[in-house]
Amino acid sequence: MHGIPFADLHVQEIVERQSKNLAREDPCEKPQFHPKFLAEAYERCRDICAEYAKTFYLGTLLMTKERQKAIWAIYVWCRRTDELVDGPNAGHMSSTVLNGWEDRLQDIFNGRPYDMLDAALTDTVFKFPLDIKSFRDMIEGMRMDTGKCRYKNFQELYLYCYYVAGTVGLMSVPVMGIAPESPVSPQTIYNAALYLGIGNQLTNILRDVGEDASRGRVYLPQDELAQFGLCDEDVFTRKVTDRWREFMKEQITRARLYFNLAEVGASQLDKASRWPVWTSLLLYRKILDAIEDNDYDNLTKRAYVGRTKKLLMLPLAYTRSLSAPSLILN
Ligand SMILES: CC(C)=CCC/C(C)=C/CC/C(C)=C/CC/C(C)=C/[C@@H]1[C@@H](COP(=O)(O)OP(=O)(O)O)[C@]1(C)CC/C=C(\C)CC/C=C(\C)CCC=C(C)C
Ligand SMILES: [Mn+2]
Repeated sequence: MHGIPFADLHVQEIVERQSKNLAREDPCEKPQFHPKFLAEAYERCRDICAEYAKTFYLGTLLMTKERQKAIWAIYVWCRRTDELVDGPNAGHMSSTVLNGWEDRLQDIFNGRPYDMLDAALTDTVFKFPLDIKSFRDMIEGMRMDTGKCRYKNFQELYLYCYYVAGTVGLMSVPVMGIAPESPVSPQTIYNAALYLGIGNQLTNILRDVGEDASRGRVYLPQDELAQFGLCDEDVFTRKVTDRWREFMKEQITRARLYFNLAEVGASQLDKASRWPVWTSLLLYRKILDAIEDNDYDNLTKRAYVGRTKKLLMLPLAYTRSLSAPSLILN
């Protein structure tokens, strides 16, 4: 078991609710939107995803039309949720704002969207068996992010990563679909999706150490920093020392472990979803290589994977996606 028991309970609950068809708490009638309005709503979601998330967007281009629209709508909701605490209006953040956002989420699931972007998500949740719990949990992660800027140990950090990123994995599975011939339990596949989210978020954190430090935030386990003779001051003074490099090597190894754990599930998804998921997995993992290429300087540099490298990854992802569901763990 590579997760932390408390966070894994969330996955268990979601899988049980899915199997009992309880994902939508209070099912109501599907709202009717004008097709032109919906088409424009999804188009706007697409533009936002293309502008703010180049890597994810590339992955969505390989999906079926219905799935890509759903992922754009989910992306936009996640981005807006994150913006509440990280965006230009973050100064106005309060528990009232987050509670209001959670009520608005309930309205989306009840077929009463507040604006056009919400309407795209409403349409999506009536098309795919999405569970409101993973959305609520992401809001919980934002609550955590506003009240906390240090993490005592990896257990605390893992829980934060579950809330803000593992949840995205859990939201994605009902859209991506599980291969009907998969011999693996849904719990294993949801866990793999959770691990992909954790791997992504750990990578995000390692890429953005310098940027987060300018906001007074250190998303690194304090006990592990201390084991390497490091502390917050080393982060804030931005000196890339050998100690820092050794510490980073360990953090990168752990992030890679989560990507490896996710691979098992990527091959159990519906055939048409394997290529896009493998693509986003391999592309995001490449950021870790880019941190190494920068000689572990993530304090003054931002690791970046260029467009050509990204495109060269597509055939490799395609080859990986051809492996049929099996119980062989590579
Ligand atoms: C079985 C199996 C392997 C299934 C596949 C499951 C799957 C597709 C998992 C993907 C998981 C994923 C993309 C997680 C995203 C994690 C992430 C980047 C979270 C970010 C959090 C906050 O971080 P921070 O504030 O430090 O970062 P910024 O500096 O602000 O960027 C988030 C920002 C939370 C919000 C998340 C998003 C906006 C990303 C949402 C992405 C999608 C919906 C696309 C998912 C899927 C595909 C396949 C392209
Ligand atoms: Mn953010």
